Amino acid sequence: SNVNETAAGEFLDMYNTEAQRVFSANAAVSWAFNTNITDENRQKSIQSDLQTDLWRQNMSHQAAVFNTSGFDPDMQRQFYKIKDIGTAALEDVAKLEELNSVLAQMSTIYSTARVCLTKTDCLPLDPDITREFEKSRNEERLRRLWVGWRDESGKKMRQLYTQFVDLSNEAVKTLGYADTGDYWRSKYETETFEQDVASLFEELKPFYTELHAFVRRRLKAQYGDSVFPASGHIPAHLLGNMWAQQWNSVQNLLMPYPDQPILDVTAEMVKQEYTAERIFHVADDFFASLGLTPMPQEFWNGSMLEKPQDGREVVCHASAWDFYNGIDFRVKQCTEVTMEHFSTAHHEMGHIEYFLQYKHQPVVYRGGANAGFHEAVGDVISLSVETPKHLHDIGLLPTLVENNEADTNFLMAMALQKIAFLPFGYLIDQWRWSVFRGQTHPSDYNKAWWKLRCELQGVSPPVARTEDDFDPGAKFHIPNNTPYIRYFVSFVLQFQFHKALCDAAGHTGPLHTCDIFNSTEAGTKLGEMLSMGSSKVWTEPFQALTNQTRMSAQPLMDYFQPLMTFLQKENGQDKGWQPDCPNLDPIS
Ligand SMILES: CC(=O)N[C@@H](CC(=O)O)C(=O)NC[C@H](CC1(C(=O)N[C@@H](Cc2ccc(O)cc2)C(=O)O)CCCC1)C(=O)O
Ligand SMILES: [Zn+2]
Repeated sequence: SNVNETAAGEFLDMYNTEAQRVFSANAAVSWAFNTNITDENRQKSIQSDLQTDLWRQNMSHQAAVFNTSGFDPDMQRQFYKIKDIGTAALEDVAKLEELNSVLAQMSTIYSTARVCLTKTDCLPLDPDITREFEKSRNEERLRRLWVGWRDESGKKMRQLYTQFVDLSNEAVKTLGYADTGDYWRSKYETETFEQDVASLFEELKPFYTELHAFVRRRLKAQYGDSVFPASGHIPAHLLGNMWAQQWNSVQNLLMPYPDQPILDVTAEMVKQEYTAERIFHVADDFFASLGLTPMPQEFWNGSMLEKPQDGREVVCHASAWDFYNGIDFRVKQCTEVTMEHFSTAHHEMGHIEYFLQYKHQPVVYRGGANAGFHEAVGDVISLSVETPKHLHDIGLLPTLVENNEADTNFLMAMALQKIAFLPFGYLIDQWRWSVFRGQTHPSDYNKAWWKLRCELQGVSPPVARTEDDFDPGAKFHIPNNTPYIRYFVSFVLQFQFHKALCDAAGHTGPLHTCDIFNSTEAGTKLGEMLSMGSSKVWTEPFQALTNQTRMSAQPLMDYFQPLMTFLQKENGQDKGWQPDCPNLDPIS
């Protein structure tokens, strides 16, 4: 009835006005805590999150009064999203406060953890331990840092995480979800989502197996066979990254043709005295070249682009913030002058560009078409930026060599970032979904974690692990409760987007040489998709850009095909690993 619809329209107007006020106030308090970790700021953040959750509960109850069955589809979608409040649905206020407190405590443990190699020499993860993992080739020192980081982070959160799981599951069950994983997957609005990602992973496994075999052989040459278990696993502390999730930091050991120019432009950036600010301006120039929205002045005024040197404890893990007021959009990054941070800056700016493109939407639609879209925007731009041609054009690659060997080296560098990541991107939420649905009990947390790490990723712990440890907690997204399958989805989607944008830009030739810089045709198509936010089911904006209706690994596999041919020839049958973790002596 139109009376009901008129009242509903007024309710939505009120919701939008109020939501911008409540969410921007909460973002400001959360930003203050993340950029200055103190007890006082943590308490303020817990209270602000609690008040925001209670406000969302109240709005959900008011929305539930309306019978939306006769409303137009868009109004129905807005009401659905207003009522879809997740853990904020926990009716018991004391439990809701406990949930927010447990999350804030885990986040603090993770972000303030330090590893003391001597009494006086205690290193934080960023930048010190991360830099050691990138640079050191000392197996024993890497092993000590690997164990020490897990002792200071994950090991201290096991009980808190168990509390979080119970409270989160109790909350989402009041909304009718089976468990927290069921709720998280519902955001993809795809009945077959869990099977879809499983079959994508199966399709991509052979590619990963070939890369794993090549890397293992080269690392054995570097560290000696004795460090490697007979089971075929690669010890996780040797891959240049605390979680062995991407291997581009050890690429100098892994280039198929070592006499070609190095593609890691870190040294050139340092030589040219790059600053954090300049890194972000170079990224901004790319988005502007597509005709997309440049970073507003508020971005430059409000962002934290470097780790503070005033002794403050901050959450150094990079992030992009929408303040939901249409004005404030910020990045917080403890930027170092490295190629990895150059890539991260583009990733974070991709989030900001998405925020800018959909800032006119109703608040409930200010999100990615699905979370994988949000993770893919910046990475799609990086696929153009990181081509040797583009790096040469912006003066970071003095000598541009274009021949088959240089091409193979380039594809290897990209594979160490993109192919290496796939099992890791997939397994984090395989573990979490199994915990949420009760298949993995607290007494088996670490056993289940390493089962996945050994079987799917082919990496093994450098020392024996037990249930005194809680290694999932040593990875940011577990204590910070950020879903992770979004990154696996993004690493597939970004190649579908790249192919569509390269077609729009009129690119001819292999996909891996495409650079969409200055293409306003590509920028217009990307902008049209981004400006829709989450106003439609993701398949609609997806089809508008790619003319496809499903996720497909084909563009990713086409992009890397020349490298796969090279690896298959190199590896022959010398590839693969036994699913079970190797037996290790307890920590010596
Ligand atoms: C307020 C808030 O939290 N906002 C969200 C964004 C939003 O939801 O709007 C946000 O900023 N999340 C932080 C997170 C940071 C990073 C990350 O965690 N990356 C994954 C996996 C990966 C690695 C390489 C890569 O190229 C792409 C992904 C990891 O490092 O394991 C660290 C460096 C890169 C991205 C991010 O930006 O996604
Ligand atoms: Zn991201």
